[in-house]
Amino acid sequence: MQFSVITLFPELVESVVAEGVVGRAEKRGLMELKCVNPRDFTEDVHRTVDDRPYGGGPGMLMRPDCLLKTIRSERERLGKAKVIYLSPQGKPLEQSMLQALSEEGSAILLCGRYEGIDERVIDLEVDEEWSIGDYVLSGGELAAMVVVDGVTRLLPEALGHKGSAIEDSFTDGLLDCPHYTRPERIEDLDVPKVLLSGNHQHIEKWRKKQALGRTQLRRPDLLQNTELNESDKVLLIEFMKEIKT
Ligand SMILES: Nc1nonc1C(=O)NCC1CCCCC1
Repeated sequence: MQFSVITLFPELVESVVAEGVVGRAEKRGLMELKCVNPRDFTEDVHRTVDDRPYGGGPGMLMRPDCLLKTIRSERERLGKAKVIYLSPQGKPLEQSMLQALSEEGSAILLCGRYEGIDERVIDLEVDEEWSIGDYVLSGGELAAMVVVDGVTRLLPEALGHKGSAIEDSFTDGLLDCPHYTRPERIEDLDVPKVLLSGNHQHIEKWRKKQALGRTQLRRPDLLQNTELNESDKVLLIEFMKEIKT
């Protein structure tokens, strides 16, 4: 997977590959991250990347000329890469979008700063606009790092245990079940006995029931989009009865 991140703050974005799963994936060549600074595509002596908005208004905008040059340079380098602009005006990010991008092989992530970018850049060169949530950050870099992290962990061999990414929350449209590790008892709280039973069928059933119940209680909206099979419906009914007792 090849990422090109267009940003005025390359060091900020490069920190995402400093540690952990993403860092190891980059070191193992599963993923490549290149940050490109639009300032390197300016032609004036002051290397100007921003300017005042037409029509007045607060703040500055990123200029279209250097952004278009940067995007086109990276399109040429990467070939058929999709250009994704991170902004609050974008499509809300979901796991399925990360999964799809992880199968694309490359992506160009465009990070805005100031009050945003000239709309003509979006008209001419942005394929998709994505949002990581309904709030405003100081720049698109953190959103781009979320995408890099979320995609990289889905790459085959990126996670130690193959099953991890597949069993994640949201992969099956549900929230994750509770997890426990040693010690067995802490502050009078015990690990659920089924997890100590060694009976993998019972453990799998308990985990699915917990995931279904949690989703119903915390994010019933997710269940609207999920077709439950008969056994899952029974598990959910059992869970809801148990919490009422
Ligand atoms: N929310 C978000 N999801 O993706 N990006 C987001 C963001 O808040 N980005 C910062 C803004 C800052 C002004 C320019 C355009 C990007």
